[in-house]
Amino acid sequence: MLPNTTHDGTAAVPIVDFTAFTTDTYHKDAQLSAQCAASASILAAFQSVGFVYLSNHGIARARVEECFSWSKKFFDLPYEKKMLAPHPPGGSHHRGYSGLGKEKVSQNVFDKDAISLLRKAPDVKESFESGNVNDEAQPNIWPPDEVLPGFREFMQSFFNDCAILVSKLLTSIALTLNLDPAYLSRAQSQQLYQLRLLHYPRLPTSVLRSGEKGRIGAHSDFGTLTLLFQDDVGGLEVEDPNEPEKFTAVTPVKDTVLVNVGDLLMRWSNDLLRSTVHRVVAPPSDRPNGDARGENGGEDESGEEEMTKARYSIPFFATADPDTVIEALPGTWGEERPKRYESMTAWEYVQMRMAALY
Ligand SMILES: O=C(O)CCC(=O)C(=O)O
Ligand SMILES: [Fe+2]
Repeated sequence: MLPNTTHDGTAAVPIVDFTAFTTDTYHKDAQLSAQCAASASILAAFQSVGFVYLSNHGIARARVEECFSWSKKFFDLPYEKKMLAPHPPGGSHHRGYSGLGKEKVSQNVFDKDAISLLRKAPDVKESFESGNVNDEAQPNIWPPDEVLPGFREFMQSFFNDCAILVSKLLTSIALTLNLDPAYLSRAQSQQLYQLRLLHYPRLPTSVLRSGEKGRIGAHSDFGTLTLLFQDDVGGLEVEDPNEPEKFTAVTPVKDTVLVNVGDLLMRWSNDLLRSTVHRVVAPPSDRPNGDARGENGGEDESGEEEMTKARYSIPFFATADPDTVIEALPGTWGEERPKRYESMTAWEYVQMRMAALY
């Protein structure tokens, strides 16, 4: 059964126009009813596939493009420069740069050693993470200003653009659940969010197609909502919620942001909203005669190793304030739908998840 899959095998992630939340009109009643209609479509998407594309999301195309261009500038820096903002070891302080571990790879030079290193890497990617300037538990780690002047300021302001969009999305969800419109955004008022720049370098297609390694392994997101800006390379796939391990492509749609539900919101909504497993693999082959599975031994007609384009993406992870009590939201439980989880604070939830990881 594939209710979330279209005839061509791509996941049926609906596109919802978010104008009613991003453009004010004088006709308040009309605006509210447009908001309710958009919210109902978003909720339906979150209940089925767990993902939605938003158009007219309020972050100007130029801002998103500028963020991608900063990301490219950052990842183009020599490895030693990127390592001036190193991600701390361990899994509790998610800030700064995490690399592939070898300059050669980040510069896209492939010799036998580099390829064997890629094969050993869990995911073939590098990342830079930043967060709220007021987050004392996870202070930001920036490269020195002279390394990339303007980078820090831009990332901080883009963080705010994303936080504003998250807040509107929370209002939208609260509206359809018949909660006070500020119910969810109040519970995330500290905005302890995370902005991540991701670069999956260009690499031999055989490394990805062998299935041995991916760009990012199958996972679900931890928090409440994730915004995801992606370039046009493709490769993102979501798992069919009704058929484990069946993945379908989520093709990039220009000028939209992809939004998905994370595990914490799934729990908070008593499983009404779905946090869907997703991953990034080799994009569908753009070759007309398609040796997508590497039937030519991963070489093209000229005998050159086939290469997969670099991918850049920008996820933004939102979560609830640490002291928020996560228990089934009003309206998501009742006699016929009992509470599925014990209540705990968002902080306790994170501790529980971390304990399971280590
Ligand atoms: O690169 C992507 O498109 C996906 C990233 C992702 O799923 C994540 O960072 O959690
Ligand atoms: Fe993810």
